[in-house]
Amino acid sequence: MTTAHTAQLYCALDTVDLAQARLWAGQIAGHVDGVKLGLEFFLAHGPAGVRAIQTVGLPIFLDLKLHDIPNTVAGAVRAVAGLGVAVMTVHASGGAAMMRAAVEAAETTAKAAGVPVPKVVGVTVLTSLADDDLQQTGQSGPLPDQVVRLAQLAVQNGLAGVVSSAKEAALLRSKLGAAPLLVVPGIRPTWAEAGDQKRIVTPGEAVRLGGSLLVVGRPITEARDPADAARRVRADMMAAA
Ligand SMILES: O=C(O)c1cc(=O)[nH]c(=O)n1[C@@H]1O[C@H](COP(=O)(O)O)[C@@H](O)[C@H]1O
Repeated sequence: MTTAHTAQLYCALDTVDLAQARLWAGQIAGHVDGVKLGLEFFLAHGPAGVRAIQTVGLPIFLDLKLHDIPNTVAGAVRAVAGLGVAVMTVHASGGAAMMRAAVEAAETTAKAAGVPVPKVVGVTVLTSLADDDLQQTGQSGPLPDQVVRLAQLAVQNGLAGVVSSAKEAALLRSKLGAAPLLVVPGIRPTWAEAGDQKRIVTPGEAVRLGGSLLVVGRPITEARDPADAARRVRADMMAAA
């Protein structure tokens, strides 16, 4: 099982304000392993925005959650995989061929650009969803079964890991083994609000359950002192060692 020593902490910089994202990144730089830039930021600022945040010196997780036909996803991956980002996301529900196309595009593009190959990870069931949401969208539950089904498909088709709630992390470790990256958002320290997240877990518990990359956004970015909030999240992770 992953320990607190190897579990990483990435902060989600969810904003359209480039100056704000850069400020947060600078404030928390000594307390996190990397930062995540998502759709909100990327649609506003594109590759230039990613490069601007890279100047802070932290690894970047580019979370675009791609989900389209294989040719289109491969093209989208080719457009960004030369940026030198550490991790990228696609939706595992896009299917086997789409995931293989994403991995191949990431490898060839990064190698041609002379940058490290981004780890492509597959989103299973969003942490904002619960069992009744799955039923509404026609997916077979129970929810952990759907997470495992999509995670196995992702790993079998070359993805470096998967995204799920830490609630499913121990189950995923037992099914997938130690190698795949388990990215776990929906992290809520006891002092933070759940907001739109439904499957939430504390930082310490996420580490104990086997999460390897914890994504924490608003509990850090909306705190009065983001650096102190990041430090407290890290302390909770370390206490789980
Ligand atoms: O792929 C993700 O990062 C992701 C998947 C998921 O199932 N749930 C989820 O919350 N996320 C992302 O993780 C971050 C969580 O942010 P907070 O809820 O503010 O901590 C957001 O940027 C989400 O887009």
